[in-house]
Amino acid sequence: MDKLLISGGAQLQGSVSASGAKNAALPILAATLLASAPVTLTNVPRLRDITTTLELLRRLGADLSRENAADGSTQIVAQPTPLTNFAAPYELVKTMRASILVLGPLVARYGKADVSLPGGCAIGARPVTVHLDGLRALGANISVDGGYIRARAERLRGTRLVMEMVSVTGTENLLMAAALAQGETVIENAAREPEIVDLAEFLTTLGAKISGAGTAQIQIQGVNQLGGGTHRVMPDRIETGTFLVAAAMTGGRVRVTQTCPDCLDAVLRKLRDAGAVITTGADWIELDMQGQRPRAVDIHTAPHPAFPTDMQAQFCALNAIADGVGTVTEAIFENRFMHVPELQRMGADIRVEGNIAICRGIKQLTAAPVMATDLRASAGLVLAGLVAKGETLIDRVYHLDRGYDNIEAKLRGLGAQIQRVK
Ligand SMILES: CC(=O)N[C@H]1[C@@H](OP(=O)(O)OP(=O)(O)OC[C@H]2O[C@@H](n3ccc(=O)[nH]c3=O)[C@H](O)[C@@H]2O)O[C@H](CO)[C@@H](O)[C@@H]1O
Ligand SMILES: C=C(OP(=O)(O)O)C(=O)O
Repeated sequence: MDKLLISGGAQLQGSVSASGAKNAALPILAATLLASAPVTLTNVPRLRDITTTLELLRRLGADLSRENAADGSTQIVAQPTPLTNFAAPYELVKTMRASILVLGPLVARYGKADVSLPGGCAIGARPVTVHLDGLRALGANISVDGGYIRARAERLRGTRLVMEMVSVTGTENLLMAAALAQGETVIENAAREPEIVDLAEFLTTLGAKISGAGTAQIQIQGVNQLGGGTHRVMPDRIETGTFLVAAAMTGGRVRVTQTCPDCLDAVLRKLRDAGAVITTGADWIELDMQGQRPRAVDIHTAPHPAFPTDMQAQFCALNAIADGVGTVTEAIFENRFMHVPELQRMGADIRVEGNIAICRGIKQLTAAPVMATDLRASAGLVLAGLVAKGETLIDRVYHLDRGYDNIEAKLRGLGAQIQRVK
């Protein structure tokens, strides 16, 4: 099993480009199931979750090819082909919850889907009730049996959907389903993440009629058929934020290119509060920490445009070495502090009380063997390793590979001493 070995202490300097966003590429790949003409996706990141999604779509009978592009991303071409299978099996869904995203497209286009219930994961219970309630309201017949969601429908019918809670993949599933429903659907209390806007733009390229994506109310005028087209996946704002925190923690100066400064308002605000000088252009962000130790910041996670839960572990790592006390409140997932005991093994002074982590910054973490438990917890540990005294060995890096495209090479390009070991 791969591990990462990090020798802490280097101040990060230079420029790194953001990869395409995992959380945009996954729903967009699922949405290729809706297309009746060829689709080309560019700027697709090289991630384990992308490989898993391709495997899932191919098992359904989809015809997908993947090519490496010169910029290190991949390009995926989907040729329209009738599906042969409508089941997402447990063995794939358990490795990637986002497999649930095939549910909406399968029901909308083919009228049937058998998708394994994703169940919980390391960060929380993560039910999918709002996905199922929304599809039922669109006319699908849904039952849950033997761990599988069984959905059947004639043509879905548009309706007004009031989502009981703000769910990102829930909104995406319903948006994809409504695109082929008969008549108008209005999704109220929709999630507003930029990845939903990217999905809506992709669906619009295919011929869908959508307005309001990125707001809490999305209107979809269903069409009979969607075509094809080309779409560039948006940049990964969480990967971008992770590199910026790395720069801030090491006192360095890093420019992240090919990214989206407007997607990161809440994160940039906290980095400025931590003492970073931040400048932005149309598609780049530069953070200059001027050799200073960051100041501790208070974080409260909430749906976009507030502070993203997917950046919470990284800010715990920052607060661990910051000047002062920072309070981190995790309000999205009930169990997303798995990085804390690992950071404590590196000497961090963090106390968890319910959903609040109180981080009292210390000047220097000490390297230790640590265990990655989920994707962003792993990122937090990498950041801690970059500033710890000595050599940090991070086990279970496969979590990181789900969502970071070649993180060690990118960090090495900025001067970090990090390598993958077997
Ligand atoms: C592939 C992808 O895009 N994943 C992101 C997506 O996950 P995902 O879409 O799974 O997260 P949701 O937005 O659905 O979850 C938000 C909260 O709502 C709860 N909930 C959700 C649905 C439901 O039916 N019932 C319910 O109680 C969840 O348990 C969680 O506490 O948004 C999360 C929140 O920004 C991010 O951390 C993930 O990186
Ligand atoms: C929690 C995440 O992803 P997923 O929803 O795919 O588990 C994440 O990207 O941090």
